[in-house]
Amino acid sequence: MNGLPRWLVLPAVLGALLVVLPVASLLTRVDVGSLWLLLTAPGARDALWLSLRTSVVATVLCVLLGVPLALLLARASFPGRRLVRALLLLPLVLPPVVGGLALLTLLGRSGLLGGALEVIGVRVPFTTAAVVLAQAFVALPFLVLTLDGALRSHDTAHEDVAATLGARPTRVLRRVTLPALAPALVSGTVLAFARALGEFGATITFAGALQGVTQTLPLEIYLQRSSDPDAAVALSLVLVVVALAIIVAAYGPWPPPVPEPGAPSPAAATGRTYAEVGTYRTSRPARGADAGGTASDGPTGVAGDAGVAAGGRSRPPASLRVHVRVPERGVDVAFEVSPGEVVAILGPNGAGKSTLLQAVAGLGSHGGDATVAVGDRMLTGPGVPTLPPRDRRVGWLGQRALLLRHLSVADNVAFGPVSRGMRRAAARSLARSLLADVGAAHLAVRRPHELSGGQAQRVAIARALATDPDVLLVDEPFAALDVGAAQHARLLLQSAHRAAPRTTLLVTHDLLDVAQLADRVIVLEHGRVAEDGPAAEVLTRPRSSFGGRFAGVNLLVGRVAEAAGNGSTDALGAGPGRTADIAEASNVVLTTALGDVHGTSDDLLDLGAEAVALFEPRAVSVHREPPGGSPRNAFSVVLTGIEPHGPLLRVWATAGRAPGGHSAEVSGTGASGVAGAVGAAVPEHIAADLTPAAVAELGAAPGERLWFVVKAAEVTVLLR
Ligand SMILES: Nc1ncnc2c1ncn2[C@@H]1O[C@H](COP(=O)(O)OP(=O)(O)OP(=O)(O)O)[C@@H](O)[C@H]1O
Repeated sequence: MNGLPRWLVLPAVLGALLVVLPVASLLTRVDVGSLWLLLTAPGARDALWLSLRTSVVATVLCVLLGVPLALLLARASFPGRRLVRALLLLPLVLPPVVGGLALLTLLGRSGLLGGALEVIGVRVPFTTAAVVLAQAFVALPFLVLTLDGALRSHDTAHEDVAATLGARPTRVLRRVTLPALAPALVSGTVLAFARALGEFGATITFAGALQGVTQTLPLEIYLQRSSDPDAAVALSLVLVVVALAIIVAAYGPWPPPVPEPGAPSPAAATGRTYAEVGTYRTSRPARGADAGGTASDGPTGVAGDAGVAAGGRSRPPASLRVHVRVPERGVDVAFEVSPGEVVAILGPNGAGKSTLLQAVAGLGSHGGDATVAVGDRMLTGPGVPTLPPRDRRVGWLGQRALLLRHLSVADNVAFGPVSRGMRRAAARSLARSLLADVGAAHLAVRRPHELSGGQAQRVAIARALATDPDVLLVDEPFAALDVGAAQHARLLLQSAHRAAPRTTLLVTHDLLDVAQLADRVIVLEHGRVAEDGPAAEVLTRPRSSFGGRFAGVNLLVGRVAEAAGNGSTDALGAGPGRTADIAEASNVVLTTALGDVHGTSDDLLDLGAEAVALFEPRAVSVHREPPGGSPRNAFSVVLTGIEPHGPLLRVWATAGRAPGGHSAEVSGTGASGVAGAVGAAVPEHIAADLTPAAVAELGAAPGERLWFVVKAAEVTVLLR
C-alpha cells in the first residue's frame, strides 16, 4: 500500500465501479447477432458518417485555432491574459445546451452576427457547419488547456538556444517548440476529437436533428432510444469502442520520455584549491595532443588545435563592451573585454552573473537597460534598436546541452548554419567536420537521448561553434558532468579557443575552468564588480571576499592602521587619508572584523586605505586556550564546521559569538571545499587545515570558541 491507509481502498473501488459497471452492463445488452444489421441501417450509417466527418473537421479547427491560442496564453504577456484563460474554461463547466444557446444568440437569425450573415445569404444554425461549430466550441478548451499546461511546465531554454543560433521565430516554433510539444499536442487533439464525437447538447440546440445533415451519432442514439432500444445500444457500443481506442492512443502504455542527457546532477563542485589545480595545468596535454577519451565519453579523443579549423573564425576576434543596469535586481555592471579574451565571471549566488549573460545574449526579460557593443556593432543601447538574439552573433553554451531531441546529432550541429541561411548540404558537411573536431563523428546519426552527458556536451560545443559567434557565453558548461567528462570537454573548449580565439564570458564556480580557460577574472558581488584582474593574480592574490574563498585562501578585509618600512618598528599612526611616507612598507597592521591583523606587504599603502590580508589555511594553527607568548595574530573565533580536504581536514570558523549569545554566522561552505564554499561570501570566515590527528586531539565541536593563530610572516597584505 506504499504507506497509504487501507480504508482508501473501499471508496476507490466504488469510484472505479461507478464508471466501469454501467459501460460493462451496456456491453452485456448488445445483441451480437443483429449488430451488423443495426449498424448498417441507413439512419445509423448516416449518423456515424456525419459524426466522423464533423468531428474531424471540428478537431482540425481546434488545432488550427487552439495551438496559437495556447502558445499566446502560455508565452506572451498581454492585458487580460488570465481572464481569457479563465473564460476558456467555461465550455468545460457549462451545460452543453447553454453552449448551444450561446451559439444561437450569436449566429442565429436575430443574433449578434447571424443577422449580418443572413443579409449576405449565409445561414449557420441547423446546418452541418453548425454541428462543426458546436463541436469545436465544446472541444477547443480540451486542446488549449492540455497544451497550455505542457507549455507552462517546459522552460524556454531550447528556444533560447535556437534563437542564439540564428533561428527566426517561425523556425523556432516549427523546429523546436512544436516538436517538443508533440506528445501534448497528440493528447490534446485526441481529447478534442473524443469530445467532439460525443457532443450532444450544444449540437441539438444549435443544429437540430436533421438526418444526414445535423443528426450525429449521439443524437441518433438518443432518438432511437424510444423507437428501437437495440439499435441505440448497438450504436452506443460504437461510441464506446471509438472512445476506448482514443484513450489507448492518448494514454496508452507508451514508453516515458527519455531524460535529456547532461541534465543537472549534484556532482558539480570540485573542492580543489589553486595549488592543486596547478597539477592539472602542468599535466595537461600539449597543444594539439590527444587528451584521450573517458569511460563515459567513449573511445574517441580530443582533436588537436588544427582539428578545430572547421570551426575557425571567418572574422577576427571582436572586443566586447558591456554595461548592464537592472535596478530591480540590484545589478549595475560595466566592463570591457579585449578581442579574443576569455573572462571568467565569478560570484556568489544572486550576484548577477546570469542577469549579465542574459543581457548580452538578449534573452529573458530582466526589465533593465543594457548597453552591449561587439566591436563597432551596437547590439543594444540608448538610441539604437535592440537586436534580437538571432542577429547578435552571440553564442550560448550552458550547463545543459539542450540538444533538440527530435533531430540527429548531425542535424543539431547543422541547425545553426541552416538557420543562418547556409544550404543544407553545406551545413551537414560543416557539422560532420565539427563533430570530427570534437571527437564525436561516430555519433552523427544518433539522437540526443542516445548520448552520455559528456558526449552531449561535446556536441553542444560543436553546435555553438558552428555559427562562428563573435562572442561566446559559457554558463557553467561542465557543472553537470563527471570529473573525467568535464575535463575532456574543458580541453575541447580550450583547444577550440587556441585554434580560433573568440571573445568569451565564462560563468563558473569551478577553479579548474578558471585555471585552464580564463585570461582574466571578474568577481561580481551584490550586483557590482568587486574585483577585476588577470586570472593568475585573482587566484593567487585575490582582493575580494569571494575571490579569496574561491582561491582557497583566507582573506580578511580591513583598513591600514600601521605601516612600517623595511623592518622598522616605527608606527606611522593611523588616520584616514594619511599616506605612509615610504615607498614600500613591509610590516603592516590591518584593522579587521577579527581584530588587528599583522602582516607584510610589497604594496604602497595609504594609512586608512582599504586592504586585504591573505593567508593560507595550512598556515593557521588552532588552540583551545589563548596561546602563550605574544603571537602577532591570535584570533578568537567560533568553530562553524569541519570538512575533508584532501588528506587533511579543513576547520572553518567565524568571528561570531559562542552559543549563549547570538549564534555565529554560518558560511555557505559545502562539504566539497573551495568550489562548494562559493555559495556565500561571509568575509570573516577563516579556515585552518589540520591533520585528522590534530583535530581529534583538539576534540572541538561546531559552536565552540577556539583560537586561530597565524604568524605575521605568513600574512600578505594587498591594497584592495
Ligand atoms: N526572474 C527574476 N525576477 C526577479 N529577480 C530576479 C530574477 N532572476 C534573478 N533575480 C534576482 O536578481 C539578482 C541576480 O540574480 P542572478 O540570477 O543574475 O544571479 P547569479 O549570480 O546568476 O546567481 P546564481 O549563481 O545563483 O545563478 C538576484 O538578487 C536574484 O534574486
